Amino acid sequence: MRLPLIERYRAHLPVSPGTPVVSLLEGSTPLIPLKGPEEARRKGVRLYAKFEGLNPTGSFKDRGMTLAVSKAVEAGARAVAAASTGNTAASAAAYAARAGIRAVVVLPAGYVALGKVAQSLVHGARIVQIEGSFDQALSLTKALTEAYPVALVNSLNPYRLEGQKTLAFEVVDELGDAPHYHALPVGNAGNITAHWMGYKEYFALGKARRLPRMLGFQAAGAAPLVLGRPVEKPETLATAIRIGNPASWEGAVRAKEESGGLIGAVTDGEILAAYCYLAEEEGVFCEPASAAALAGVWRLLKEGRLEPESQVVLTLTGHGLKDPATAEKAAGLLPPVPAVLEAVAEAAGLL
Ligand SMILES: Cc1ncc(COP(=O)(O)O)c(/C=C/C(=O)C(=O)O)c1O
Repeated sequence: MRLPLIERYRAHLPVSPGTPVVSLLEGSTPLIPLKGPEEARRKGVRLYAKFEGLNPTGSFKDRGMTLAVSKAVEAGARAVAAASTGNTAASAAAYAARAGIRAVVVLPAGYVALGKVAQSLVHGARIVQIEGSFDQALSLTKALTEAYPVALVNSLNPYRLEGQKTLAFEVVDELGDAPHYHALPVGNAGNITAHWMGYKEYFALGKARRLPRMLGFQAAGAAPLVLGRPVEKPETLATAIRIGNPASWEGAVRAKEESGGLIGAVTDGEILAAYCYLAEEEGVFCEPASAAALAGVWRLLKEGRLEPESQVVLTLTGHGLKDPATAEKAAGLLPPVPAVLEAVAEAAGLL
């Protein structure tokens, strides 16, 4: 029987018996062993995809949102608000609907994948599109929640990180220890901060015998943590991580430094190559930003920078259906053919 995430990890979360549990049965996502590209197989490096696209709203955000919305309801909130590149909005909209409260989401107009907008719309969120960036949307939403009785549910809300740390618990519970490396995409940097929190907590409890090296990857055109300064105009086709000034900057640096890991930049070309590899060779359809995790690991493998025979977990943060436009551009749809066998056989590549 599938448990709500809060019930599965109640002992490790800031909840009491009086906390309402707003849940869509999130978490407990599959850890899929990958065949891995040749560069991994040759070195005995074992890759696993923690596929967060199989959460209720199709991204890892549900882990944080179940806790943030449950705690907001416990505090008497009647509305929640979030700035978002799309997935936080989709998740806030769904969990607010679940809780019977309102959601306001603030989006950078023109830079949110279609599937994510559809989710926020259909769940009845009040969508505010601004003529500006995600970073501007976040500062406006912070101001909104300070001026009006609306709870902020971005990853500045500590309950979001508390919920998202459970991914690390699930990896250790399933593998029996932490992996040698854990790779994930980095945008606002809440997730890498939360992963590291989770691994450190489990290690302190003796549930893991080692800590992983954290490998965070940003898109080359949106890599403030790599440059060491905010990026005024972040640009990448991976719109989920098109963020110039991460709210959890310190958390990301701490995760990198304490774990002996790194935060690197991958190009849009490398992201697309990893995105297509995962779908075509592994059968895993994740959204472009998620593929940055494999793009970065693939680069490290080519450079000989990962230990042979090591275990690497990749957090694939969102489902590919979120962004059908990129799928169509990447794969290319053939034009229609006449409804006759000859034409169909030719188009099917059978002639
Ligand atoms: C698919 C996907 N992959 C990676 C990230 C980066 O995680 P963070 O480094 O914790 O920000 C996001 C983030 C999205 C938002 O920030 C939002 O939805 O507002 C994402 O949707």
